[in-house]
Amino acid sequence: MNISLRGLGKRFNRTWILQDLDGDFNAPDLIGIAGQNGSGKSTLLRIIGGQLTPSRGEVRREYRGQEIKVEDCYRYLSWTGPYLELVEELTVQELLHFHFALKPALPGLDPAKMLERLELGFAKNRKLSDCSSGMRQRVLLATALYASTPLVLLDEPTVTLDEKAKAWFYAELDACRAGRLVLLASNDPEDLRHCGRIVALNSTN
Ligand SMILES: Nc1ncnc2c1ncn2[C@@H]1O[C@H](COP(=O)(O)OP(=O)(O)OP(=O)(O)O)[C@@H](O)[C@H]1O
Repeated sequence: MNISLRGLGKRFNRTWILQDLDGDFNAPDLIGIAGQNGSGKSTLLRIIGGQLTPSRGEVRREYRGQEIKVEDCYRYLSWTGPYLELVEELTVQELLHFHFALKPALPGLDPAKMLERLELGFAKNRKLSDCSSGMRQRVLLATALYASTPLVLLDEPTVTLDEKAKAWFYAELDACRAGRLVLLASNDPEDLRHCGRIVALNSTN
């Protein structure tokens, strides 16, 4: 997976959030997107993921030499972010079955094995509405990390995780990122230390 940004800009109403952004992100890599609150980290991930259109410039996505059209992006990427919601009425186990019925999992992984890797076997029959925020975040991370996609977008992946859960996440990230392009947006220095390269966004407002 290769992503290239050329002269990328995004404004909401009259306010420019991102301006004149150029960059090339090529798999395999784990790239941190850093910047203070409001600098546009989530906005950039949403543009790369095809959820938002740039106001200026272009984003090009290529996989195995073929350009990916924006409407086909969803097939190639998995992501997690604070704005994504889980179906709270489902149990942990049901959510994993539902998600991975729609999206292929990494080779050798099925929902039963995922529950083990998530260390959430004890809560498999618990509704997500009854799980703690850290448990829900781990399930969300699983839906991104364990999906067989060449692009992974992780927005604030450790925001509700305690130290033990963070260590779990970094280990799973290492185990699941071979060959993939992972973009990780965060303000947490510990998250960014795990990244091979950091792209720092400047606040434009
Ligand atoms: N749909 C929208 N309409 C208007 N303004 C928006 C919209 N989405 C985002 N913004 C604004 O764009 C700016 C960048 O937001 P964004 O969420 O990308 O920042 P961020 O770097 O991810 O911030 P944080 O670290 O707080 O998560 C903010 O000022 C935000 O209020």
